[in-house]
Amino acid sequence: MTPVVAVNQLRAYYQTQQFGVQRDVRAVDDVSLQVMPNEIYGLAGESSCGKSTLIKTIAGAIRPPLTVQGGSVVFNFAGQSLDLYKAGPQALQSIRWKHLSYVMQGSMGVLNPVRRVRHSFIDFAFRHIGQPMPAFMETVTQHLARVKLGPEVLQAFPHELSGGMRQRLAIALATVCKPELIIADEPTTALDVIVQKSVLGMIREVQRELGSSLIFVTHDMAVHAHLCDRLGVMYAGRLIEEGATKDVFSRPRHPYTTHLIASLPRIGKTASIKALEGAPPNLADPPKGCRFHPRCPLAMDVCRQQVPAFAEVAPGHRVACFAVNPVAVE
Ligand SMILES: Nc1ncnc2c1ncn2[C@@H]1O[C@H](COP(=O)(O)OP(=O)(O)OP(=O)(O)O)[C@@H](O)[C@H]1O
Repeated sequence: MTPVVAVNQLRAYYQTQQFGVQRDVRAVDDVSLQVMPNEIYGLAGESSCGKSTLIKTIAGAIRPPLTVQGGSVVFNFAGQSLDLYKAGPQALQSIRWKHLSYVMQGSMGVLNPVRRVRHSFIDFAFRHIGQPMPAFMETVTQHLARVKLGPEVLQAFPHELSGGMRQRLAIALATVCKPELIIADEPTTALDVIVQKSVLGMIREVQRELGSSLIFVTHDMAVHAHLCDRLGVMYAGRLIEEGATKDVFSRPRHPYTTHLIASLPRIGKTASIKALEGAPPNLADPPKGCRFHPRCPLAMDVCRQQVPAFAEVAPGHRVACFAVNPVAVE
């Protein structure tokens, strides 16, 4: 099966100057992954591990000081194959919203604060949907019903709506053109638990109904367990584990993933959660070898010297850890 997006050996660094010295913050460092049609791919990892940078780079939302240093992102939509960095910004413009949409952190970013909501739908979707205005507005109204919003929101200004309504609007905007790929960065983190649950349920329903693929970023492992078909776990700019969500949760192989899962609160759990010692590394000067070794309970000499290959250890389950697989990156 052809993936909807194939990311190959992607490297994206923030190039910053401090006191005249250039520093490269290696936020995405040699990441490869594929997202298949009709699947929800979750991207997990603690704050600052590079999740947002990775999806910005996949969505082509790159602004200085972020620069792509190498690798490729290839989209396969509607019988076409588009190599994002070879094709250039014009090609990206032509697929945005229609084939690829991106829901950023915080819903206000996408809604124009000084214009009524209907203008946002007209600006983003009218030319892609190709219907005359009354029929287009009917399509939008029917789509809003999917995310449990009435047509009156179209006449409102964003500030007149609640956070949960704005978030559902952001999801409606991202899905109204039925794109093959939706990329969402922490779309529910700012919401209270009840609204979060309903928005997550709606994201899943809309995704299943449209048959789109979704890359869903959050540091919240409970959300991943609930929503995602497959899960990629990042640590310090690299993917360190990937597999079907149920396999990763039932048998995590990387000690970092084991820690993330063990940290989840559970009803009836009485043992206290042991914090992981140390802090994530400075990505301007990451440790040699496996980037997790300074915090790893299983660290061996090889972990301090060599980078573990991100290799398949069971069908569809990839891990970068010498305790699981002795192969190093060449
Ligand atoms: N504009 C910037 N300039 C320099 N470094 C940056 C910039 N933006 C992010 N970084 C660094 O890049 C690394 C990855 O950040 P990123 O936001 O991608 O992580 P994240 O996993 O999405 O975290 P969060 O969940 O907190 O958003 C961090 O070390 C961060 O400090």
